Amino acid sequence: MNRTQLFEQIKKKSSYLCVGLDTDVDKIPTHLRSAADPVFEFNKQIIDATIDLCVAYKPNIAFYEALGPKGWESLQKTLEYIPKDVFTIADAKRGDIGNTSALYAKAFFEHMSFDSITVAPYMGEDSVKPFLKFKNKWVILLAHTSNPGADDFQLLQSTGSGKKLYEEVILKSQQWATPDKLMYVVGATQAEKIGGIRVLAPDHFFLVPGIGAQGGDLAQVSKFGMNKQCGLLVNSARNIIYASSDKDFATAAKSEATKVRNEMENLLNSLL
Ligand SMILES: O=C(O)c1cc(=O)[nH]c(=O)n1[C@@H]1O[C@H](COP(=O)(O)O)[C@@H](O)[C@H]1O
Repeated sequence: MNRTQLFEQIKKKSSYLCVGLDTDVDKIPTHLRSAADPVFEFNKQIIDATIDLCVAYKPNIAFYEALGPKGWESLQKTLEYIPKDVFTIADAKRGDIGNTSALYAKAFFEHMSFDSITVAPYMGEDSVKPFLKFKNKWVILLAHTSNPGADDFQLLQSTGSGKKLYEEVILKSQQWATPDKLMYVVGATQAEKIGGIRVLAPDHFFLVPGIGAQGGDLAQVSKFGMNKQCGLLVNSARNIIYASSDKDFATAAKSEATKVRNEMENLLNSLL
């Protein structure tokens, strides 16, 4: 999916919600646990309940890897179940020396057909470029993350340029790819910095996790982060997929996603 198509989906659904499929087998409602593939059954019902309300799904690969070969099967089935006009993100946070990155890219873009993958930038250009070689596929580079430890390294200031490390990441990586292949992760908990980040990367999409369970504020993020093509995919996982731990989990997920989507519709109307 290209940038224009993504924006078309955002306008069509009046939503820039990405539902995080962080499916923890221990949190799946008990009535599903006897299914042949409880993880897929849970995801299927979450997707059915939220498909009209979001433009992207982001399975966090750790939740599937942790289950061994069965987890990879559930992931593959989930990916195949998601309609092709919905953007998919492999939240794998990969990145290694060039030949290894090339194989990670092959795993997520060829073996599985994700539209995008999250990549850690700290091994530099040769670790990111192999992911950028795939046509119509996206790299989502960690810039300023949502977690408390984000400050440990990302805020370190360069003695040369005076820029923070996350700012250097954003500026340098723009030499490697255009906004048609590259997005940045900016945590919703960094709302006060998102305006400054938008200045550094005016045209790029930002993947913004951290609303809901981590306490980030959707209105603030949108006010300072939106660009003329929206430029935001705002992720929420736990708040939506575990809205109920009972038989009504899909209905509860739909109701939470509807709240977020309705707020997004208002924000899109007032800001675009
Ligand atoms: O790359 C990510 O998606 C990510 C980056 C970041 O800075 N913070 C962050 O929470 N995430 C992911 O976004 C999801 C957040 O989930 P919830 O806090 O449950 O909405 C998890 O899958 C995290 O791994």
